[in-house]
Amino acid sequence: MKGLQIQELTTKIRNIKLLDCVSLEVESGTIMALVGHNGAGKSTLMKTILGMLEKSSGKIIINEKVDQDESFIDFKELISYLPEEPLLLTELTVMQHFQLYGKSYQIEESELLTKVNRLLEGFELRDKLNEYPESLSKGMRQKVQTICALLPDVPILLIDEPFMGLDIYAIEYLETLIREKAQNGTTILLTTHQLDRVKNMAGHYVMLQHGKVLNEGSIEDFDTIKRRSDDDS
Ligand SMILES: Nc1ncnc2c1ncn2[C@@H]1O[C@H](COP(=O)(O)OP(=O)(O)OP(=O)(O)O)[C@@H](O)[C@H]1O
Repeated sequence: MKGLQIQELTTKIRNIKLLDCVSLEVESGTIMALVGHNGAGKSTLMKTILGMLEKSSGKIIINEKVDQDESFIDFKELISYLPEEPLLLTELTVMQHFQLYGKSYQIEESELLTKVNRLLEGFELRDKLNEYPESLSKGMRQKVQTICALLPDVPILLIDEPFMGLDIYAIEYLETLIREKAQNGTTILLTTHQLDRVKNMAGHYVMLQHGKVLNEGSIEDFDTIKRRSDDDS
């Protein structure tokens, strides 16, 4: 089954096309790497899927049935998002952030606690539970945001630059968690500038350039394609 289908998606801001007829499909329970130079349109694609940016045309469909146009609330509930920069609220403690996510995604209290405990341990954040974001380091804030995104068990996980600001232990732990999510059936789209890091995780890649799909394929073929396009330029 297709976990995520993007069909001829165009997104414009002030009449400039940031995404130009982008189509891609991600098989359910697999990881797709979205690559491309700075400004290629990777974050714009994620924000359009989330509805943070309005599309001008095209279709976005989850699990071959939930269409963004038809039932936006139902559609949104199926997606969890890890942004490139943490978006934490200054007035909430670390634990309160987790509780907020728990409420938004209707995670049962005891299940939430089990998940939080495991992730706090793995990300070495146990002693920060009652801290506010301002007293955390940048990497710690990123870890909190990462935990928030991993708490819901939803069909789609969008991750914008997963390893930014994380230490090597956290990176390796997050790799394991992302793989685990996919094994449990979550469809994952992640942007990265570190393709080597995701080679053992992602099955396929899509490369964007100037808001269009430049090429796509199996991740093993990526080096060959990149070498060929480098030679051509
Ligand atoms: N709110 C906005 N208003 C106008 N232009 C925007 C806006 N957001 C993004 N853009 C433009 O859209 C293009 C794509 O940006 P986007 O952030 O999607 O790139 P990206 O591939 O995620 O890049 P990076 O690798 O640097 O994160 C860029 O040219 C950028 O200047």
